[in-house]
Amino acid sequence: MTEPLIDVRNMEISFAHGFVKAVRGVSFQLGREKLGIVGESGSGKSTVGRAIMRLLPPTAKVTADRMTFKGTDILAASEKQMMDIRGKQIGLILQDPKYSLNPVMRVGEQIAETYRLHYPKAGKKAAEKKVLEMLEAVKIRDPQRVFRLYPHEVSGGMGQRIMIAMMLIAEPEVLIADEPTSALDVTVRLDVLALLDELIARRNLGLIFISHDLNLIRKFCDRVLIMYAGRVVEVLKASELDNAQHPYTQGLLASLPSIENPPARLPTLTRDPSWLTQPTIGVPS
Ligand SMILES: Nc1ncnc2c1ncn2[C@@H]1O[C@H](COP(=O)(O)OP(=O)(O)OP(=O)(O)O)[C@@H](O)[C@H]1O
Repeated sequence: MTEPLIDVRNMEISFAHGFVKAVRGVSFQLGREKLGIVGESGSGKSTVGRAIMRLLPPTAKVTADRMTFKGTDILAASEKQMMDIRGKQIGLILQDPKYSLNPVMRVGEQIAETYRLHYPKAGKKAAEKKVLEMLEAVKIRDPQRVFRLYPHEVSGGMGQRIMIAMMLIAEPEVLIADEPTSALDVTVRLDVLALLDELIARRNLGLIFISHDLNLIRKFCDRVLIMYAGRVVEVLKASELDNAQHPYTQGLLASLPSIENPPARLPTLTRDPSWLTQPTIGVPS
């Protein structure tokens, strides 16, 4: 088997002053595929994504038997190595571009600055040309005009395309998208997802897609990790979700609203303490 892009084994994360561990015994490998991480609020999805980028605050204590990006030990890497991995090799797309873009800098200049950070030898003109190409690649009409806009002048959907352009311009091999479309309207959301899908396939990237929306993950991803209380309780192909074994996964599926057969009442999920200790379903032992 070829080396995975990301290999995580037995990751544990706790925060100073936290009562319980935020992440417990999480293991997974990412290849050139779309891997969804789904779970309710507080289940630890975002914490896993940030730990891989080593972006957690100093109050977080992260341990793992193995945590590598293309063989590089993320926990042992120097800050200089991490600066190279972050952005250039692993891109992070967050929910709301408003908080990720600098409000007082034109969007084109921000993307160009990102490019030159990763490719310091690139001249100003070459960087601008690359930005315009990238804006076109994310299907922004009239890239010349958009280049000169400030973040407050762009809509949510356009902002997310700009973020995608900014993350892809350094040509990373992995993208971590944390609720990338949650702030968007349904139709814009579908457009942005279709765009992401196309870019990931064309560039043969690995994607970690973090979301609480099982319906979305099911349509968009190849494989799904189901997280509950800091643990991965089940791993399965998205196409096999209907055959999920874990009662939590089954509960999540049963609570999805259906237009065809709307239930009189949505079921409530009964949680079993044994879920906190059982081995992950779907992982060959
Ligand atoms: N900086 C922090 N300091 C202390 N505790 C934290 C911090 N960040 C996360 N946590 C805790 O870690 C646990 C997991 O949080 P995390 O944000 O990863 O969950 P999540 O599944 O991504 O939820 P959401 O969908 O709401 O973002 C929670 O109990 C949370 O309170």
